[in-house]
Amino acid sequence: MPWADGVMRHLPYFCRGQVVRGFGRGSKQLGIPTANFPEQVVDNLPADVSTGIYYGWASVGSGDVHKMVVSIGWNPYYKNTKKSMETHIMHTFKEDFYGEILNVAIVGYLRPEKNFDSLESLISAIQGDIEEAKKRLDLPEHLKLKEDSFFRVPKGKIMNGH
Ligand SMILES: Cc1cc2nc3c(=O)[nH]c(=O)nc-3n(C[C@H](O)[C@H](O)[C@H](O)COP(=O)(O)O)c2cc1C
Ligand SMILES: Nc1ncnc2c1ncn2[C@@H]1O[C@H](COP(=O)(O)OP(=O)(O)O)[C@@H](O)[C@H]1O
Ligand SMILES: [Mg+2]
Repeated sequence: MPWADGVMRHLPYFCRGQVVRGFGRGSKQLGIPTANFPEQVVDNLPADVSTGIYYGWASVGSGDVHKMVVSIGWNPYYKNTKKSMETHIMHTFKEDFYGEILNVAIVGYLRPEKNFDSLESLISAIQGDIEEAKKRLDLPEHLKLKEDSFFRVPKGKIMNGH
């Protein structure tokens, strides 16, 4: 598969950025909130990291590291005109964290982005991604990245970029 070379060469891929507002659809329409990165972070992705759905680890500020799924692309179901990178963290947070720094380690690829003929089928695809990601992240090769020094962000220190 030609995409596999391009994608795998860059994994794990580490990045951080401030959480910005998206279209507000994640929580409201899908029941699955996604923390969106600014355009600049999306533009800095290596050119041959293809659009699609990935999984990995994420933390907010200097908080705990949790499992995550991330969608990179144009959300064909919503026909976005700008490429976005959105992370759903498998953790229940007490409140929103807009403006905070999200740290992300992408460790594996799940599937390409797809269009769906109903909101229900988009939601069940995302729920399937979440279950698959949870399983794969329990593999020892992935678990070790949870402890990566990338996530040891000093408390109180604002970090941006790489
Ligand atoms: C794991 C995951 C998989 C996704 N897969 C698709 C997809 O295949 N097609 C699509 O159009 N959008 C997909 N999305 C993106 C959602 O449409 C998007 O998160 C939603 O529109 C929320 O956007 P917002 O942050 O602007 O509110 C996916 C999102 C996640 C978290
Ligand atoms: N588990 C979670 N994963 C991702 N974001 C979360 C989570 N819990 C709360 N949030 C908050 O919800 C926001 C995303 O909700 P969403 O409906 O996708 O709005 P937006 O379109 O502004 O991205 C995030 O920016 C974050 O502040
Ligand atoms: Mg979002």
